[in-house]
Amino acid sequence: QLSPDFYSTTCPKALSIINSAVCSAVSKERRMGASLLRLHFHDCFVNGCDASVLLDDTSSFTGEKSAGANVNSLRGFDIIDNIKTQLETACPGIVSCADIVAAAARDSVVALSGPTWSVGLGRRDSTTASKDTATSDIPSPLMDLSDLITAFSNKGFTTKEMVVLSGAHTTGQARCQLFRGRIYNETIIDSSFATSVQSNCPSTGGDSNLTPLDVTTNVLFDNAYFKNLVNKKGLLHSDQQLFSGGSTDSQVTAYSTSFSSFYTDFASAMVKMGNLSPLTGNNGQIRTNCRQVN
Ligand code: HEM
Ligand SMILES: [Ca+2]
Ligand SMILES: [Ca+2]
Repeated sequence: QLSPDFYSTTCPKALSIINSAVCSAVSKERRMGASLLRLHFHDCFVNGCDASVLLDDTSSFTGEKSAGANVNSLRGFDIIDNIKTQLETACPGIVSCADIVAAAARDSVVALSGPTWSVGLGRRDSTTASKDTATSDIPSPLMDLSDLITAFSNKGFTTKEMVVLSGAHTTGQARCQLFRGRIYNETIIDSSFATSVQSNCPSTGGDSNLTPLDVTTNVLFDNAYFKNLVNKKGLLHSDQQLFSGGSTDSQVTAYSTSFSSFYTDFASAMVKMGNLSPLTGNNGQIRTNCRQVN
């Protein structure tokens, strides 16, 4: 059972230390807000919110950083390390890496002008990680709607929650190799949008070139992502699947005209994500270094 007050006597400054570091990182580079939000998602979807995603490879396991969805893609590890170092000075051995990631995700969304929510605390850190589970449990951008629904339902989320959580793609960037098939071959795409994205994503080469996931307001956490989908300007195949004549069209339309319902629903779904099978009590440990088991 997580509680927002978990550190109020043992490390009262924990949340303010995390928040200051996140604000300073996001003011240096707005994209870092997106990267820290994604880190929490990729942690929680793989064996729960246990900071497994932060572990480097060891002789006994290959970590999640080398899974296809993460390699050359996940960012923000250095920010988490910096926060952990400050917390180990302020209150050694108290604050888990998993809680740092959860609070940093919330603070990132707020720093990008998005909604806020109360972060339950008291998660502990895993002593292992699994590249294979990351490979199987993190959804792929090539998935169709039915597979996206299944991937989220496997973690206890409704279709509606899957749609609202995808709204995280209102910020951040993606690499050319992950949307090339869409911008050259698909039919449910605005043609001028396709042409303009192609200029930085050639049909061969440029695999790592970056394009904003939200073509209109990339560094702002707002509901423009859903407006883009209605206009057939989703960047990833998986994004446009949410508005392609299927059962989720009506919800996308609703969020495209109401940022307040998007904000409210996104915040509740993030609380639910943060509750995915945390380690508590005597399970797991409080890592001293987020990249390594103690
Ligand atoms: C619905 C299924 C999802 C799929 C298929 C998906 C896929 C992707 C892909 C392919 C990228 C670009 C990675 C790269 O180019 O290296 C990306 C970026 C991102 N994703 Fe998702 N994602 C999904 C859901 C989510 C959720 C639920 C969140 C958070 C709540 C999220 C947050 C982000 C953010 C913020 C970025 C940008 C990161 C950055 O710029 O560093 N995504 N996603
Ligand atoms: Ca995890
Ligand atoms: Ca946006």
